[in-house]
Amino acid sequence: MWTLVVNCGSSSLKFALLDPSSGEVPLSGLAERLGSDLASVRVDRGGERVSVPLPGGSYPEAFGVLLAELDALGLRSEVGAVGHRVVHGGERFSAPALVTPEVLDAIRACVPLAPLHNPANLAGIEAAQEAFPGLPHVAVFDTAFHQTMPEVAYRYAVPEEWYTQHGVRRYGFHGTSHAYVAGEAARMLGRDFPDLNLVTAHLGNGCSVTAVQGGRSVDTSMGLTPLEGVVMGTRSGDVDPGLHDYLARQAGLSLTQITATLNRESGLLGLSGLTNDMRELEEAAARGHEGARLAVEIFVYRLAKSVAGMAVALGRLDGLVFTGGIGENSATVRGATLARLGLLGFKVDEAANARAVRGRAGIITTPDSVPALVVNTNEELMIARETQSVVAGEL
Ligand SMILES: Nc1ncnc2c1ncn2[C@@H]1O[C@H](COP(=O)(O)OP(=O)(O)O)[C@@H](O)[C@H]1O
Ligand SMILES: CC(=O)OP(=O)(O)O
Ligand SMILES: [Mg+2]
Repeated sequence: MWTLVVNCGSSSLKFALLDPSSGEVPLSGLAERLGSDLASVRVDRGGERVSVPLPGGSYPEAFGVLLAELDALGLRSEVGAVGHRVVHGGERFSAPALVTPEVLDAIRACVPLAPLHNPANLAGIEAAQEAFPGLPHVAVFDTAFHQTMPEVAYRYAVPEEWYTQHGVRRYGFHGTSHAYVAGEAARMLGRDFPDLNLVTAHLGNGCSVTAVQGGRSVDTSMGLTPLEGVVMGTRSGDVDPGLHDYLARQAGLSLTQITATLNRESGLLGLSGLTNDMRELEEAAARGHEGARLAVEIFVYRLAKSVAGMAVALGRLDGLVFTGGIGENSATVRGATLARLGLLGFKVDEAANARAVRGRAGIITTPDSVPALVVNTNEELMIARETQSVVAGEL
């Protein structure tokens, strides 16, 4: 059975048609800049790439393009289920769920916790239900994997009522990716999950670090929202919680402006004044751009501190996994991070590190080191598998 996986962002829609057993992907694509004159859909028909302009296009129109592509492949009637990435599931969801009106209400109730992500996820589900009315739709939550965190890791040191009345606690995100790469790493290390303590670093545009004990998340760097933790492409990660009040008084900024700046104009972009793209930053740093050099250095330093902190949650560290666009491709970031983590027993193998780029997963440390590995994440495959399990009534 083919599963369609949908990941809706604020102005984009990523999709992939997969066979969860074989991993085959005959169709995938990315609709970008939806709602603007520049909207377009890039489609990959199993290797053949085309771009379909869609000026002013919305989610339903992007789904129209997807339906036409499925028809062209003769696969529309072969799609058995649709799996949706949903960023925030609050405390309600520790597993994927079949989308029902009640589940939609629960996702809606989490909108205040993820105002940038959940509304887009909801709009995507509604548009997909219209496009595929006869199919089961399954919501797969970024937060679900982290519901195993103990209270010591998920509570903030704030009054209890903030937790009980307003849900102020740490939830964590990117759970689908952390769960997937931890499983792959266990396989690559030839180890069983029950006795394996891993730290997984998902480094894409959003970045987070997770402590995984016996296949379960026991701590993670993101918190109430996907803004907490390490430095990201455009997000600041941790700042002093006194910053909002200070800037509101000092610069006359509103809470909305400060939050938007911390989400969209900070991180690598804010530090470098150049770009949020790690590849471009590495090139600029090599040319002597001071802002780019500093951005990469701070990114690495804060990442290494986060990994070391996660080791506390585990007690013993059996491996560190790098994944996401940066983790899978940047030997510079990996090498510099491991160099800062010598105290945890990491010794980088320079040649292996340089070789491990997209598609070349593997161990990048010396035989006498605690292993660090590069693992290619595959959130779409994981979402397709979970969707299939829900549909089969296994979950
Ligand atoms: N060869 C590379 N070297 C360094 N960074 C890279 C390389 N390829 C991709 N990246 C970085 O990966 C990041 C995007 O990660 P990705 O996981 O694709 O993002 P998203 O979270 O949007 O899925 C960008 O910062 C990009 O520059
Ligand atoms: C939750 C989150 O940070 O997601 P992304 O990395 O896709 O922005
Ligand atoms: Mg990603």
